[in-house]
Amino acid sequence: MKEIVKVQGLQKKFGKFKALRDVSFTVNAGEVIGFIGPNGAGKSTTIRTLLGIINRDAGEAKIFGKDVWHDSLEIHKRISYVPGDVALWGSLTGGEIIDLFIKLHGGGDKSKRDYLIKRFELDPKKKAKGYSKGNRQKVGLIAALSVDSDLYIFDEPTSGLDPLMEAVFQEEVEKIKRAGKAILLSSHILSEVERLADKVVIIRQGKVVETGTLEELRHLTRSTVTMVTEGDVARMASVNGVHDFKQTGNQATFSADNAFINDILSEAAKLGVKKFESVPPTLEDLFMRHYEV
Ligand SMILES: Nc1ncnc2c1ncn2[C@@H]1O[C@H](COP(=O)(O)OP(=O)(O)OP(=O)(O)O)[C@@H](O)[C@H]1O
Repeated sequence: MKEIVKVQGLQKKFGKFKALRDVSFTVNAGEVIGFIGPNGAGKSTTIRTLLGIINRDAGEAKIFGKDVWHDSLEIHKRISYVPGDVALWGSLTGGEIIDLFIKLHGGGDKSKRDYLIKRFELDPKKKAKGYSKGNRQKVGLIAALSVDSDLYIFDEPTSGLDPLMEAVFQEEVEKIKRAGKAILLSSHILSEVERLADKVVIIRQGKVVETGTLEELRHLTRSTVTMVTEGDVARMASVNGVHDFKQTGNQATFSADNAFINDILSEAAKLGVKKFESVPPTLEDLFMRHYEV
């Protein structure tokens, strides 16, 4: 797969404060990377470094094989970026601003622009100073999606959008992904990341603490099992890999280590299983697990 973004051992200090201590990940063509972490973890600092807005203190950061700081002008011709709070020129209309953004990028597809204005239900004739937060986001998204870029960087792109518009955004991202584009998506809306991302990069205190597909990350975590048996279900409590065991009558609920699922199933079979349900962790569960420790 073609490597579009490569970040290796990125570090950045603001005065004495280390905002980025060790950030490494890659984004390939046709791939959506979900970049998640709590407030202040370093997501926007990483993105601002990639955009060449700030320079790093150490590490490597490349887009299209080029250095993000030295070759930023060249890189920018092929990327679209939408921040979490799109700033607009208040006296221009939304439509004029979209056209300006498209022109600054070197041109875009007018029919795509019109299609997106309809999809996002934006009134392009209104002056930007009259727009709500959600409408300002729409202007940024429409402009970014109207141009043909090879890399799309979204930093909390749907903040302020209602769920219907969030869904429109997700559909449009799926389309650009299918077209082979690379997408870096930083978002607090974990259901959005869960739906779109091929891989997730979890950052905490300036350090990447986990990278992998959702399936890989799920494998590291416990599933929630609910089971009912004919025999005494209490015997499950002492099986390897069973945690947080709770029992009501002959029904038990516990979290199960995936590595021990075989032991758990064979012990359960001895008891005569009447019901067995195993629910894998959601991205939210995985995320909470990283921040509770
Ligand atoms: N220009 C700056 N000067 C000083 N400190 C900064 C600067 N920019 C960011 N920081 C600090 O660096 C840390 C990382 O900030 P960053 O904005 O990258 O976090 P984030 O993960 O994007 O958080 P959020 O989810 O809240 O947007 C924070 O502690 C922030 O206060």
